[in-house]
Amino acid sequence: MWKRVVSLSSLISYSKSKATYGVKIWNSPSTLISTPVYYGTLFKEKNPLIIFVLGGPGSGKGTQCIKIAETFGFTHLSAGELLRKEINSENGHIILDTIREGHIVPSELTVNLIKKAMESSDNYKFLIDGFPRNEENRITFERILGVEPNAVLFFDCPEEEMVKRVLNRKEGRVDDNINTVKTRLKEFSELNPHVIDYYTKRGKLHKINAVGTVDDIFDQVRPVFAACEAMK
Ligand SMILES: Nc1ncnc2c1ncn2[C@@H]1O[C@H](COP(=O)(O)OP(=O)(O)OP(=O)(O)O)[C@@H](O)[C@H]1O
Ligand SMILES: Nc1ccn([C@H]2C[C@H](O)[C@@H](COP(=O)(O)O)O2)c(=O)n1
Ligand SMILES: [Mg+2]
Repeated sequence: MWKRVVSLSSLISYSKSKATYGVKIWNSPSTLISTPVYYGTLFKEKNPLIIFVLGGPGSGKGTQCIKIAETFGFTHLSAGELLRKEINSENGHIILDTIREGHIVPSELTVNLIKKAMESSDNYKFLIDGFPRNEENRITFERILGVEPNAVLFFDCPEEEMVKRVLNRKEGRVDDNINTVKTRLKEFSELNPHVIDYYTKRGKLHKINAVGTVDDIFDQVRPVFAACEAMK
């Protein structure tokens, strides 16, 4: 069972040896972040670190998450990938139709897949890529898991560049075509700002300029996670 922790701790600096009243603090470059406390059996020794990774289609979330996971020892959970793996399951037709049309799958379905993946991992550090896509996603995650992320990365990329990258991606995805991309971009531009506002107000947002080489972009990402390393 998870327990939500109020953000009282956002005023306290992280100290390597300190876990105050069960609340570990991670001091990132721009914000002090309260960590959720987990009282279940999965994270016996460590509190989980949860990072949400946001950005439009083709902004480079997956590419950067692979590098972050390799460099900083996070488990990378892509919401889109978890959904794609479910296409042959009982709810598969809903998922496939929704993805093919460029819409967003009902939140309970996605959140339960994320929860299951977290529960089956030995790790306590999670990058949750492509989530939350909207306020409903965010609220459903909080309701089902009872926690908020420690930090949120937002890969900010111009639409023109995102379209170019998606159409050049040759992974055989049913949503990598111009019509679906247009719908995805429209929904992204309508829904993502609400999520961004929410995390900005909570001091958790790290906006990254997603234009440049993969390494240039990773150079902006690295400091966000370097503070996390100091906790080991
Ligand atoms: N900085 C970059 N410059 C140019 N191309 C890039 C860059 N980063 C990633 N790409 C390429 O752009 C495409 C999209 O990247 P990626 O799959 O990481 O995006 P994404 O944000 O995960 O997209 P989606 O939301 O559709 O899954 C891929 O083919 C990837 O190799
Ligand atoms: N929170 C999410 C994440 C993904 N989806 C669906 C809809 C997306 O177009 C598709 C692919 O996701 P991506 O790999 O681009 O992150 O998966 C969703 O409904 N909800
Ligand atoms: Mg992706």
